[in-house]
Amino acid sequence: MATDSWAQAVDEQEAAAESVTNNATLTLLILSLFAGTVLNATDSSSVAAKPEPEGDCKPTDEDDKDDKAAQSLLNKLIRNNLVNTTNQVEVLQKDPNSPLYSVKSFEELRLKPQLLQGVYAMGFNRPSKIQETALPMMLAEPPQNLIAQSQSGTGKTAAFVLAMLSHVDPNNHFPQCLCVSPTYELALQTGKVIEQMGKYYPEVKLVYAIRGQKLQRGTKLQEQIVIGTPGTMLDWCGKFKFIDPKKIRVFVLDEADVMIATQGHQDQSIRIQRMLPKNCQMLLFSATFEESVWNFAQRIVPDPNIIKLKREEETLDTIKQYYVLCNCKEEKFQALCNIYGAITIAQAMIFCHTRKTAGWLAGELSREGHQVALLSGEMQVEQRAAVIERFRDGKEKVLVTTNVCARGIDVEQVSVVINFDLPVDKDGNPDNETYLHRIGRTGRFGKRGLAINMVDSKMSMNILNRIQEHFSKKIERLDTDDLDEIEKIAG
Ligand SMILES: Nc1ncnc2c1ncn2[C@@H]1O[C@H](COP(=O)(O)OP(=O)(O)OP(=O)(O)O)[C@@H](O)[C@H]1O
Repeated sequence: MATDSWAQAVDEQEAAAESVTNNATLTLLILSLFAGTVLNATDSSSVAAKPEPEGDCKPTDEDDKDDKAAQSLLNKLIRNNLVNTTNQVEVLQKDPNSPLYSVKSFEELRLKPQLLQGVYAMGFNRPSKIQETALPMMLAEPPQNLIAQSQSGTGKTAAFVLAMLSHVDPNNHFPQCLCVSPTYELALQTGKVIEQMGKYYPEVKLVYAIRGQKLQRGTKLQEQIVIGTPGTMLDWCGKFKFIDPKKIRVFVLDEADVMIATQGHQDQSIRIQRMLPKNCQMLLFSATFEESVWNFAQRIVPDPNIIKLKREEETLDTIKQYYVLCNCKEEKFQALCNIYGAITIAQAMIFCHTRKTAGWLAGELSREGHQVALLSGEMQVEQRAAVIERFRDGKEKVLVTTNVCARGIDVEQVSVVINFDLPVDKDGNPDNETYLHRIGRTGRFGKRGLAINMVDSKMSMNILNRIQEHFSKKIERLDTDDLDEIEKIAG
């Protein structure tokens, strides 16, 4: 499909949405920023939705970059906890002949008692799947290098924090571990884990190498662990010499996939790495592993052991998929009301293409008496996390969201997913991966689900057909004017 016809369609949708949105008065539980007004989660006051900045559906490179870091932070804040996964671990050892150790308990690691106490105080009873293999490698003598990839929430941060805390000598008052993160916010999150895990080991101190942290020239850092962003870390090691890189024993590069999305970070990280001694342990972590990440990882970590944790496969097998034919967004809304009138929906997620449509729809639904939560791109990451937590806790029954905001969110109890707009990529082609992720279920949450797609033009019908072909799974037509028919789909 031609890009400009897609762009035109979006423009039309935007223009239509604006005229409605400007007149709408929303009374909904909403955590959003409208013209600088922050409403908190418990604020249900009436607010008039304001027009939004243009261009939310065509992210620039800059947006993409921010998104990756924001997404990563969001994942941390909503406390995804996949540590109980039974997924397969793939291990590639530097020396395939050496025995592969894996542990089933933290005791087996012979940690310092203060650290074991810290681990248990965090509520960890046993190592997560990735920790079972990664921890023995990271704690081995002599230290081994590691590249580890697993999705967010599988216990990577906890693992390398434990490795750093185990390797420092608190009697030495100089930096011994460096940990680089792509952003200040992500560095702070890791810092919090260090503080929690090191709670009973107060001799070990931590400092943040982040922009704005000004030290006097000639300062020599006394803290054993330095965590920060690559630019400042490089300056502190090289230009200002606050850190003596030759004394570093552990170098951690976290969120490698997010790191390489930011111009300059890759190069700065490599320059830091070059200053470190040969026997320094190099550890690199990433949630995803495209070729570019892999190439970067190999430049940072010589002679690595590699651990990969397979993602749980998402499948459409347990999902009933339907589409509804409509002419415009008002008709789509009416179809939605008919569905709500006919079947009981415990919790639903509704996906829209633009912020404006999402805002409009949230307003309309709330006027109908639904408890609606809205996730929208202009919200701060912390606000988004709060909305998701409330929805997960069942405080709202409907979550209306744009694509970008919802990427990577798993809400187990959601039984109905509605694509108010079908997912398309920035060229207007079907975004099959997003479609699968929105409605697919993993083996773990293998409950049956219901997905309803709203089709409002030839263009969207074409997208739907292509999605159908891609997955070789039939998407049935649903007539939302026929109550009996709707009732049947719930069975
Ligand atoms: N062995 C464990 N037992 C129980 N909980 C754990 C264990 N290891 C980590 N966790 C918890 O699971 C969550 C995810 O862990 P962690 O942050 O280390 O994962 P991650 O892979 O680094 O993901 P992210 O990059 O999103 O932080 C955290 O809340 C953490 O406290």
